[in-house]
Amino acid sequence: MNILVINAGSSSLKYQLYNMTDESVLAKGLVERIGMDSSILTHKPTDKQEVTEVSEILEHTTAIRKVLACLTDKVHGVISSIDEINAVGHRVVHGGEIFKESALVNQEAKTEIRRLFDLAPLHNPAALLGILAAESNMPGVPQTIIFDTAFHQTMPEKAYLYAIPRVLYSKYKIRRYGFHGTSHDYVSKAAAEFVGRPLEELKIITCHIGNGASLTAIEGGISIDTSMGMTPLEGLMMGTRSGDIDPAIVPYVMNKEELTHGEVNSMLNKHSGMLAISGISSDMREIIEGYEKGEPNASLAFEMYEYRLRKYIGAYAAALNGADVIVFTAGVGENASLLREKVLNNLTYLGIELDAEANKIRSGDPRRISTADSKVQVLVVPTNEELVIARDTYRIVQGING
Ligand SMILES: Nc1ncnc2c1ncn2[C@@H]1O[C@H](COP(=O)(O)OP(=O)(O)O)[C@@H](O)[C@H]1O
Ligand SMILES: CC(=O)OP(=O)(O)O
Ligand SMILES: [Mg+2]
Repeated sequence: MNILVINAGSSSLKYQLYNMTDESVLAKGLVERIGMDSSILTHKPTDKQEVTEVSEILEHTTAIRKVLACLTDKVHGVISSIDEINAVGHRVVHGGEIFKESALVNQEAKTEIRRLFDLAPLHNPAALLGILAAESNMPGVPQTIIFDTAFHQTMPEKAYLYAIPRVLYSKYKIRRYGFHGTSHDYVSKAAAEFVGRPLEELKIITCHIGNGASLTAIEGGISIDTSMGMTPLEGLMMGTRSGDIDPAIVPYVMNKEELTHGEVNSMLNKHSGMLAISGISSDMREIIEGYEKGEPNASLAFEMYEYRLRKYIGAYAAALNGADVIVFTAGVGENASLLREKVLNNLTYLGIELDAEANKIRSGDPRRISTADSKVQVLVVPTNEELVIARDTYRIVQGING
């Protein structure tokens, strides 16, 4: 069975085509700058040459049509017809309290995803566009939805409720949901396997640090707390997102600057974080470059980012009453060895001892970056959200076929 996994962003669409017989990736790729004047499609077939195509792709339906054309192309393709795609799995960031697990797409599910637009304004609208685009290009092919929030539905009330009037929860379901669940779930399981101990007896802190960034405290394989909240804005400082701020800042700035609710949302989601502090970029690579050159604003952005990440790890060590394993993952977590070094060298009070040489090794495999004597094992585990989506889709589709 071949499964196409789609992770749609507001102006991008990532895809991977899996052959589930051996979970091999037949091809993967990315469409960037959808809706802008020149869109870029990068298609990477596993056993063939990569291709890049620049054209005008105004919306997601066209993006998917182009992806399907690449997958079936005579030269760069990996299948001979669209009929060889047996199911499509979509990443959906916000599933609210409705979706506790992955599901098949139906009319009701689409209505729920739309209802949750307000709570994940950067992500859910794009996910729905991806679903509609796949439906119109591949009618009759089963589609599934896999939620970032589902893994965190195990959090206890004391972790997910905010200390605000309870009517806001009963009326609007205002609470912590948490995100990047497929990643936290995947890397915690991979970490237990790597250290050779049952997941059930481990306390793990997983740090998913990419464009969006979140930490999760996992006890016995279960999420007990996570740093993102009702929306993916809370918690750590991110590329363009503020993370935690005093909530009183919002009405204050709205009043002083005469901002609408949409404008303040955009300020905190798109124009804050490392981008705002550095004035240069939201990309950790450029921030580190600036830091190494001693550029003051980039240095401040890096130091703030590191400091806030370290404080959250400390908080989760307290939530768990100690940690056996700390895992770094996603674009920044897997690659930014300098950030890991600074964070870990300031967490020695937890009994963490960094292996400086191991920390510098670049690899696509799970690896240990703490010394043999370290009380806490620190690992770098490459995440694979797409594989989790493909596996869940396979399981669901087998269920309807069997
Ligand atoms: N070599 C590297 N060093 C430091 N940071 C990196 C490196 N490679 C990628 N990154 C960071 O990873 C981020 C993207 O992470 P990723 O997990 O792919 O995010 P997303 O899935 O949210 O798009 C980039 O913004 C960049 O800052
Ligand atoms: C939920 C979230 O922040 O996702 P991403 O990191 O892909 O932006
Ligand atoms: Mg990501």
